[in-house]
Amino acid sequence: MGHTGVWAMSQAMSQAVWATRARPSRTCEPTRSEEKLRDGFGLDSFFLSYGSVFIGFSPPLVDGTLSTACRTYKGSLKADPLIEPPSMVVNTVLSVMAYDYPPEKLSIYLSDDGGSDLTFYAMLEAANFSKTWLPFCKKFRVEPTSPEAYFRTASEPLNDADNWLSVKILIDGRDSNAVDIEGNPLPTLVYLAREKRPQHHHHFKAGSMNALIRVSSRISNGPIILNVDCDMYANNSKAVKYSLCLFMDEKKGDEIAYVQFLQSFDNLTKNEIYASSFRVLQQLELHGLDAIGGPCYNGSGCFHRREALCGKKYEKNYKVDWKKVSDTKADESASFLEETCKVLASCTFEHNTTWGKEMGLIYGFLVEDIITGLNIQCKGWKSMYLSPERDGFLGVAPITLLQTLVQHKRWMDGHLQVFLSRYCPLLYGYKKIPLKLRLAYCPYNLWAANCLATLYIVVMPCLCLLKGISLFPKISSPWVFPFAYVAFVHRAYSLNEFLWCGGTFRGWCNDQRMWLFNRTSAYFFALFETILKLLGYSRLNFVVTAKVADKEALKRYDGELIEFGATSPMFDILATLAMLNLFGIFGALKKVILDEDEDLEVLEKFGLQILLCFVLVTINLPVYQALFFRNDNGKMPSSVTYKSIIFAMLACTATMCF
Ligand SMILES: O=c1ccn([C@@H]2O[C@H](COP(=O)(O)OP(=O)(O)O[C@H]3O[C@H](CO)[C@@H](O)[C@H](O)[C@H]3O)[C@@H](O)[C@H]2O)c(=O)[nH]1
Ligand SMILES: [Mn+2]
Repeated sequence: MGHTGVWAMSQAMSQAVWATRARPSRTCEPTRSEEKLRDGFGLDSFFLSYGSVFIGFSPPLVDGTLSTACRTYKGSLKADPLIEPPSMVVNTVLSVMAYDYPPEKLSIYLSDDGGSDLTFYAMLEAANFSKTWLPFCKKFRVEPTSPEAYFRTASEPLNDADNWLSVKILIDGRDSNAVDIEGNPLPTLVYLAREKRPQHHHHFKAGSMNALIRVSSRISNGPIILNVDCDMYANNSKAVKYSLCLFMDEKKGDEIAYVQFLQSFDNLTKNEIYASSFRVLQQLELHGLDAIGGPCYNGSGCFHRREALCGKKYEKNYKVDWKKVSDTKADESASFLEETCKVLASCTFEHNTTWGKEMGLIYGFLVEDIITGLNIQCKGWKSMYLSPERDGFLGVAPITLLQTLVQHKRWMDGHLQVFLSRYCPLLYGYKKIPLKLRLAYCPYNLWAANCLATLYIVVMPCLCLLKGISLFPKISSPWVFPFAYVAFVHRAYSLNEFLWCGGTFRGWCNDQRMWLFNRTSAYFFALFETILKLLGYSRLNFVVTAKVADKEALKRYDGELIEFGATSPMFDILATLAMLNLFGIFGALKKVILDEDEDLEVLEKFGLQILLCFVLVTINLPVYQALFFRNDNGKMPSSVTYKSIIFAMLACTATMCF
């Protein structure tokens, strides 16, 4: 069997393993009666935003990372100059403030990693607005509790002024005046913009999470921490109680370090043009992980046990007395707390400490969530996966192809980096987590490496077809059967799985296209960059996923038209490969038509190769459309068109000559 077969087979097998592991989704009926939870105990929720800084202005606190992000996304930011708009952050915060949970036990922290005054004032507004919003939610049992999602109306622009603060307790839950218009207490609300300086690495999201862990421990010290990214909002106000039921479970609760919720997105189109729902991964594979030790930590929509997140090892007889932990709020004045917290959020605080190594989220990886989750599991803790009927959290999936590819590149870069580091699950997890779980991490870790096999399959059969080298058995040979079987069964399996998880047939086709696009461009660059990093030629760079696009692009997104519209080396690759396979088909046609007497012989010899080229061309149809037939701003830039034609011709000529 050729490379193709072996590779397809291994893929099919890994999926089959998943299927046997998977079990029906856990229903979320609380395992313990809700009454016991009525009083609740302290709960801290963290929000992360990278700030909303106008491009063009250069605020002193923004460092290279953000400007890189802005540059990368310039193409899609023509109309709206913000990548994480404050209105989005505010909605996320409000959605959680309105949880169906005793507000006096709830503390909410926002990390503003852009250090932007705009976000700060937006938070002030949010604090004010919450006084009316919370009673409203309660009275009318509003769901979702994010005002934006609830009303779907635009928010008012905010005046900006120049006043920057690092830690500010906007609502002090201990204050008896902090009440809504009906006199009910409000949750504590804290704004944090940690200190950042060019000489000190800020460690991206992991750094801001760790700053939040410290600051919150000083103010409210909730034993459970909820982490939500600013591009998600709470969609099920029972989520806190659901997860607490797991943590407080009398038998198994004490060994759980984190409860990860399934992540859903509220801006997906019917057929998920960029395959961003991760349907099968979330509905099948993560449940599979749940059965063999626990799901990975996915960065958002996750409840953590503070102690475990802070590096505590699980000990056999570890038992939490929930009554004791419930009331540990500081009794100093708010302004005093603000002052003392500034030290905790300063950029030098972590020097000579184990923060980022043994405590808090782990530094040095682009998938800080995965590595932190793995590390926690390796300390003896279990994790749990929850997918309630009503989604716990809803987020924003990328709306352009480039945003999607850039996000995938970061993830896969991070994953491969984990595999090649001392944290490689196979070795690091030895004797700490089950072999099954160690193996289960590997397919994700090695996704980037998968690009080589994919590139081979896209380039070689086509070039060999042009050159007249036959790679597969003749059509009439019985050896065609294993190829056909593997290819067919593997795809049929994948389709079935996709439909089973609630997808549409066209959604599956789009998924297949994105599979190809990601593996030939994003994963290839991820592999390349990981190697450069290993050799010391490249530095870690967290490119924040842009969360907005201009109106026109949004319209095209809703119409499920793929958005190219920018120059990127990734598009050069995609277009070149598409052209190459088109040439392959032309070459094959020429052979069949011109060599009249031989035509059957050509089909006999190259049948499978021609078929493969044909499938690739079909998958790439939207690329040809974007290269040659579209007029909107989302079409492929003409420079990419020229480049792809030239590169593909060069490749063909070179093959013919040598
Ligand atoms: O220096 C930084 C960079 C990012 N963020 C925040 O981190 C979150 C995630 O960033 P985003 O650009 O939205 O990344 P995604 O691609 O959506 O992130 C997914 O993958 C990341 C790991 O690559 C995880 O950290 C995320 O939780 C997970 O949602 C956002 O709230 C950002 O505001 C910071 O606070 N500081
Ligand atoms: Mn995100």
